[in-house]
Amino acid sequence: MKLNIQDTFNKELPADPITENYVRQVENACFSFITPTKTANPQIIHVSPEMLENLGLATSDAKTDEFKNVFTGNEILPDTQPYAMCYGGHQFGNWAGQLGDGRAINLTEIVHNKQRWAIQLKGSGKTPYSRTADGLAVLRSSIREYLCSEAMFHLGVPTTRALSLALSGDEVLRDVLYNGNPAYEKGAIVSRIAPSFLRFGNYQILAVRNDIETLKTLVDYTVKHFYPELGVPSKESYLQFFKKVAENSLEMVIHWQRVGFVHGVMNTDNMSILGLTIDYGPYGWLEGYDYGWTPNTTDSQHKRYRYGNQPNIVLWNLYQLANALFPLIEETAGLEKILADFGTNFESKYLNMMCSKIGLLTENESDQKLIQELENNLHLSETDMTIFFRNLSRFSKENPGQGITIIQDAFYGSIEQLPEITEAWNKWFDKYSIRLQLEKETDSERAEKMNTINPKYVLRNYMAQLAIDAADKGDYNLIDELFNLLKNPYSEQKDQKKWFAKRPEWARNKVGCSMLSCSS
Ligand SMILES: Nc1ncnc2c1ncn2[C@@H]1O[C@H](COP(=O)(O)OP(=O)(O)OP(=O)(O)O)[C@@H](O)[C@H]1O
Repeated sequence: MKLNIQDTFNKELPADPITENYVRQVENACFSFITPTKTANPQIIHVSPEMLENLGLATSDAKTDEFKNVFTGNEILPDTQPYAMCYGGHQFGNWAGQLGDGRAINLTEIVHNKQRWAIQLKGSGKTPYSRTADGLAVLRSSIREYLCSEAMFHLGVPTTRALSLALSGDEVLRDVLYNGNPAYEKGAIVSRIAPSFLRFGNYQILAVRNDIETLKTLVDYTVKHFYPELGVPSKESYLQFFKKVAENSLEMVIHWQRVGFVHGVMNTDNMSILGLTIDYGPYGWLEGYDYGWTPNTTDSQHKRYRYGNQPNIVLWNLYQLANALFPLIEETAGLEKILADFGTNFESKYLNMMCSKIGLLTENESDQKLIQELENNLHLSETDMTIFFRNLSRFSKENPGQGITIIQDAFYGSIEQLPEITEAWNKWFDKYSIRLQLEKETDSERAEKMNTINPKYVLRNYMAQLAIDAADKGDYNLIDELFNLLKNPYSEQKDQKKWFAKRPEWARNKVGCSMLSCSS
């Protein structure tokens, strides 16, 4: 196995001088060197062929013992020095102090085809940042991260990726969701990959500690490697850096809203500095279109991270990053302008995105109202987001009266006895049909475009749970089936009809299928 190793993070940034592994506050440093904990009986259960290729590895490499050992933390690649990053964060709106990679260990960085990739193991043992926890991950949460991060990539959403999913062979004690009692579960390790795993919290912790020198070093490092177009360090380039991060984060959340992804824990330690979706914990996919929905039981009271609030939270998190970068910029006007622009840019990008979901390619002043009325209707009764938008592509602008029949499959309950809902939909379809007359595309041309924006297959919460239940019994076929299905989320896959269906009723209130907690 040959990887083109080119470490920068642990070579160019200040390291924690202590190398023993015990929990501590780590100051004046960006990371601590740490060796992953060896596991009892590692076993690779799935590998992403696309990520193998991105790293310059062959399929045959993935079958070697070296691969298994390296990507489960049992063997260290020559000339590398694994490390855990130091970061802090606002959790549910409150400053939580030092957090850091408590169960993630960065192995190394590689460059292949001019692309830099950092390789990280999640669940490979305690680090100085583990606080009171065990540094481990269980199979169920690892399957969820592995499948969803690759699925998001194929949906066109900026995201961290995953290379492999492995069992550690160790048992991990968890306060299990199923019955509330602690129980042993199978331990697992995901190797995940991104150009960088830097988060807002990496900068925040340095600013809070008033360690401006290290903060500057870290920002300079980030710009040099990930935003090189911004040029040499200056107050202006730092401001431009913040602008880029704001733009990338906006882009990311617009995609989330487009596909119906609800992150669940948008704390500032889960906000990537590159605008990538990071930390697939208690995330979920919208089934019924509902601004108020969150999958995270830990957040069920305030619903801070509900679907409809995700864009506001990205902005809130950007305010925290602006505070952290302020000591390097020392003037508020520029930062405030970028934050204000986020709001305006969001409005227009969101409208564009929603218009493209319903096949409107030109702009018209009536569009905002049309979209608003559509969203109101979607909230009238439980309406499956994925099925609704996918089926809408079958709408004919000459036949508005058929609209309701086309979207029928998306309703969870019957609306036959609810004439006011039928009427609201009929009215909307009439307006939609009139609006479509202004577009030059034929029905089939519009359908083709809509089907590249509205996915047919997403990782519904119950689908991941079925794969988890089977894997728990040692059957990994469903992981493979879903992994392959979700590689082509926009294509019709004739033999996969069963995955284009509403959530089955048994899954409505089943733990894991609709609700998850942070502590997985
Ligand atoms: N089992 C664990 N052992 C040690 N630290 C943990 C564990 N679970 C979570 N943490 C730490 O708690 C903090 C917040 O947890 P969160 O659930 O957001 O992260 P995570 O899922 O572990 O990781 P990541 O954000 O890297 O995907 C992080 O600092 C994380 O490293």
